[in-house]
Amino acid sequence: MLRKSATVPSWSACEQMAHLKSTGSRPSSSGTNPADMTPMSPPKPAAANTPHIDASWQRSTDYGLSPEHPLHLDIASRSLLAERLEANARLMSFAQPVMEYLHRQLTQSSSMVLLADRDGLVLRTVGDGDFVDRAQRVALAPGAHWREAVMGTNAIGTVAHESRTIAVCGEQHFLERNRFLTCIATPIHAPTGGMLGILDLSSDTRVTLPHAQALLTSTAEMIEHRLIESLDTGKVIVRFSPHAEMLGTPIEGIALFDDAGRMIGCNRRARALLGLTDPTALPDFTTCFQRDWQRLPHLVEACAAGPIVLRTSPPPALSARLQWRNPPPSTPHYRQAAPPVRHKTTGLKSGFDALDHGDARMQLAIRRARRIAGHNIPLLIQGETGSGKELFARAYHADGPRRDAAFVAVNCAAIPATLIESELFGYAAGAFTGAKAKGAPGRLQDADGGTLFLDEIGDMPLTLQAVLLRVLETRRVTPLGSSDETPIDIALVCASHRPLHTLVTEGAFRADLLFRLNGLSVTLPALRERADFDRFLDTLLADAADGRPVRLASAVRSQLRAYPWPGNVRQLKNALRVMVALLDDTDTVIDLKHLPEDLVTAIANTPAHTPAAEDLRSCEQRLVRACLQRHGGNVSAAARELGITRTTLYRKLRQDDNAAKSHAPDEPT
Ligand SMILES: Nc1ncnc2c1ncn2[C@@H]1O[C@H](COP(=O)(O)OP(=O)(O)OP(=O)(O)O)[C@@H](O)[C@H]1O
Repeated sequence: MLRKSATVPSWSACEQMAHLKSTGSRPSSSGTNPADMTPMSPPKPAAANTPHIDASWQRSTDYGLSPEHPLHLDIASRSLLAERLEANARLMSFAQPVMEYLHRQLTQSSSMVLLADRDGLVLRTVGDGDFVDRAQRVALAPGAHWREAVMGTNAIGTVAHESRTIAVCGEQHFLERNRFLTCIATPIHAPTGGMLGILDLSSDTRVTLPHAQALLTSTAEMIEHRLIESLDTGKVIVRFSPHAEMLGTPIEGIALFDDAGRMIGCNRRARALLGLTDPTALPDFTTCFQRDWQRLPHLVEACAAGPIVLRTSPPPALSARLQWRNPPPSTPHYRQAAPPVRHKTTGLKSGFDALDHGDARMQLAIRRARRIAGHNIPLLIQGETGSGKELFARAYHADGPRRDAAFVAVNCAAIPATLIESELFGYAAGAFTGAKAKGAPGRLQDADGGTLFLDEIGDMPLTLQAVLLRVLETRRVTPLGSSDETPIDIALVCASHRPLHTLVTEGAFRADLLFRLNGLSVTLPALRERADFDRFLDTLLADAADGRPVRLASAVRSQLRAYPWPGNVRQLKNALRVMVALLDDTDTVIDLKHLPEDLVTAIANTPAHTPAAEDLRSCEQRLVRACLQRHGGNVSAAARELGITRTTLYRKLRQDDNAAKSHAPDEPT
């Protein structure tokens, strides 16, 4: 367990140091200048230091490093980094949004937030500005290893060793070239107590970042809270706090217990509240709360009326809410991810397989989404209108363990604001004028056991965002006009074509809701960006042709490839359908004349369609042909006039099929 300790340097210690540096006086525990040291007599940091920093300098010396050591970088290969990213996908899916949030809180361009794995390998960085450029020069970037054996004393490496919050300010860095940095790092603990990763905040030593340590540790706590909440094991989850109003927030204690009442995991708040000093201790329910495990059903039931009081030894009294883990004990277990579903009669691909045509970004999105299926992690799909977000959500459901339950899609932009609440959460009898006599369940209840897809979530009114947040935290729905709470169990998938972070900045979207929704975020490529455009086009054409043997003339294909497709797949599908319809019964080739008129106009008005390079090429072809004509087809003379070799001229002619054909007799053997 992490406990604040008097020996853990605080950020204000770093601030003090920055001040001392600027005034020229340097505190030193030893009064020794590191540069004067021989390798056998370990140097000492020339700064206010702590036993941890001293011990780390000793280790750095033992590794054979010296302060003026030239920077020896240990950069992971692309495959190793990809492997580590994959292995830490869950951690990163929770860490990325809060890292961005933390960085925005700092509003300080001379800083960056980093996530490293537990060995000190940097996985992700968030930051901008000049500082990032300088930081990258000392390899504060993804793929770089910051373990002490390579980098000497540094926040990430020293936390990897000490497993506690550590600040390393300027001169406390062992290597001289890292001393422009002031860094603070904190471990991110797994629910079972071990270290999962390291969160680091680095800045220029001249910069003051108020409350940095508090911000950093609460960010780490937020990540840990989400990690434990997303665990899909256990019988009951217990949320507790000395203050009832903190229940459901990231600063509550949270613990999971298995069928026999043994603790499976808990967060650091829970450890502090329960007085667990051993970071790996997993005591049983009765030991934690002095309540008989056999009374669990009564305790859970009692929570329906509001938080109950659980006592710990020693006090304080704790307010608590106990909930059955998903799924509730009576419903069948469906967590094992099943192989992708295939269409039974035609053998056609379905689910994610049907979306994979070879584009690397799409494949990455699919791979990541597959990994979180069945793990109670919300999926956020971003991408332009018509890029296939809903199809992706359906594939996620179809390939996942909930595929036999409902997939319920709600388009938040399509429902009038006044109706969204009753549509989503349902309503009780007589809740409002015009309500059905018996009331009606909402879409969330319809999705119980299955997947709820909230499309255009960015358009949800702010007041409802607060209600949705509460539902997601408590996993209970209160229909409009009722005080009864109904437990729900849904996999949540949201989509937006507008960047939600921007909406948060504009005050149109709640930051805390974004954290909730943004378990794993994937961004689908726009059609014009897809590397698999041709293969995808053929698939869509086969679909549109519905069994007719048709193909695209190459001129049509290149027009389609060059067009930027603002409406993405939806627009392309419609265009193909029209083109197939315009074919005569005997036609099998779609030609330029079959292009829908509006598309022809749009293509003509698209600046991107006539890029300078293309203009240049056709202009060049005209010149070459005219020159060849002037010289009566004599390639050598034409090449001389154009100032190019004959070989180059032939190549240029070959680029234009017609020109190549008309001058074929001149081709050398
Ligand atoms: N990979 C694909 N294969 C076949 N059709 C696709 C594919 N991706 C998208 N489409 C089609 O494109 C159209 C738009 O897809 P979808 O509704 O999933 O996009 P969207 O991003 O959710 O759109 P919007 O932002 O407008 O809600 C649909 O007709 C869908 O069937």
